[in-house]
Amino acid sequence: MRADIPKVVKVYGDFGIIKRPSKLSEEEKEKILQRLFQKDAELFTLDPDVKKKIQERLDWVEGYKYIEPKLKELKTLAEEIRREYQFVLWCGMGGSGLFPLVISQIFTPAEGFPELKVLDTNDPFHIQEAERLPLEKTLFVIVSKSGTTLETLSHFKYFWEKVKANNSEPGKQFIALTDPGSPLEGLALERGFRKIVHHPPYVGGRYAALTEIGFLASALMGLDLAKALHYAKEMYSACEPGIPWNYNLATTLAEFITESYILGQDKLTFIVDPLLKPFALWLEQLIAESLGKNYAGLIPVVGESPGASTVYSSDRCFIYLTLRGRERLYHRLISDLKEGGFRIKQIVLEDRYEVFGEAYRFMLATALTGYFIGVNPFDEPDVVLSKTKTRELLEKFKKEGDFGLELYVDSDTGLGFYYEKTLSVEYPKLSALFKKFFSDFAPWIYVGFLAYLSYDPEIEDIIRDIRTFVREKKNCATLFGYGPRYLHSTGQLFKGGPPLARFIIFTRRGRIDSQIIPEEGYTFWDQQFAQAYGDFRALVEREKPVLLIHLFNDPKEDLRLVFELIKKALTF
Ligand SMILES: O=P(O)(O)OC[C@H]1O[C@](O)(CO)[C@@H](O)[C@@H]1O
Repeated sequence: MRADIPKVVKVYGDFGIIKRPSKLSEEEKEKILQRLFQKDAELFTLDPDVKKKIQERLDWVEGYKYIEPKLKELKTLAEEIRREYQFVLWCGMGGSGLFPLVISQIFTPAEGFPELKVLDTNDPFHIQEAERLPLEKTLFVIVSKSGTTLETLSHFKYFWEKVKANNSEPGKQFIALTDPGSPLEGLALERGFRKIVHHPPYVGGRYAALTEIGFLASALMGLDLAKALHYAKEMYSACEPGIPWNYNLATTLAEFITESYILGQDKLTFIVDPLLKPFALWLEQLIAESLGKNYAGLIPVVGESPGASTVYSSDRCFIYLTLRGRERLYHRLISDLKEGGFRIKQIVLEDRYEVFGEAYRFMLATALTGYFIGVNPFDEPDVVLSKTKTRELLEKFKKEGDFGLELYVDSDTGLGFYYEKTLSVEYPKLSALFKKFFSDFAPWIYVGFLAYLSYDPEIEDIIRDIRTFVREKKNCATLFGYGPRYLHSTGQLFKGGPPLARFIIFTRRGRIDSQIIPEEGYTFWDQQFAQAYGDFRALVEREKPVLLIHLFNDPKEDLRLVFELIKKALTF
């Protein structure tokens, strides 16, 4: 058996069975949509345990109806906050942070409202940046549905101590957004948080854009909630079961994605207007975490530089997201792709506020696609693997003071690196490893570049250049994610999705000794490194070729060295 073919494929209930929408009758299709709108978990499985879990994840189907009656209260809270604070630091990972990130990046706060900053990383540089905010003028929103997420609780512990140093009632500066009865709610009650806002318990994190997750963030920025709601409502009406399948915005999208997948076009490639770029990050999580599992699924490709049709293989299909008035931005490119025979779905947003509508359409389309391709779109069974490995590494670190990892140092470049059995070479040299990494390479393999580095456009540019080069040479799809952000997004797909994938993880030197997380006894850098190495171990366990590269010096300079090595490996 080849190493990249799974030995055991878990099939439960009726998952694993692919249904083709184009082969179903109109009545059958209408019934499917009706059942989804009736929150019928049996649509997805007959297994009673799984059915119960899915039942507890379907309230998002109601769309705008959940949040509408709560808007007044959110506005009152936002009015109160704006009188006291200049900044809001929103701490939350994955589904608890990505839609607020979209909001904070595509809108500016209304006059007199605080600036919303989303902290979804433990990178020491960004922790330092957050510490530099005028803390007495900063409100902390601690967001975690489960109330147990490591990074979010670490943010809480760290900033609680900082605030406490100058405020005898630190709780006044904290709001929790979490499930009723979660450990975070307990903590918030104990510490006297200013407010506890409940996450709807029957909505999963990545399906929560139209709940308090999206609307509290928007209220705090003073955005036009009525307009956001209007677009969410319009989309609901355009997706209801009464709308015929071929005119229905959600079902046509689901059919496009499903049919592409059945045709072998599993690399769902997003070409996105730069003004909507952050929205693609939210979509990436929705699709990857919902549909990348059971060794199958869709692979969302976000952030590649758009190229001519000749650089893409036949495993691609495209979604072009654009804004009214700017449709012609990639016009030539899109025509070229169409002429090249690629399937493309163009989606034009009337206004940036339409992300509230599109979020709903994509949630429905993702759930329906899950039904058609035979995966459970509401769980994330493989995310836990890295979490367990990280926890073990952090325990080891606390006891022994190191992670038990001995890096090699490349004699040509001075870069640190590490590899294991899924990628073996005779002499530990990076040039040899890159040759090996790109050998036996088919275009339908994808490469994931996973950077445990600070968010930095220059870093993204260098990695984008590397991605373009690799794509040109190998015709393959390339993905990019910052760690730990991707662990709560594409990380599910990387461990649980289609096996044909290879990864390069980047870490860097950068511990800041003063950034000790209270009660934990290690710094944010240690946590970040443990997550990188933990995910490396998880990928090895899932038999994925993976290389860890440690940047000792300036990360940008070191990444350029990596690019040179990759060029050599792929050119000669
Ligand atoms: O809201 P929580 O419970 O902190 O979880 C954050 C994110 O972590 C994940 O569970 C993945 O680790 C996502 O599915 C989720 O959105």
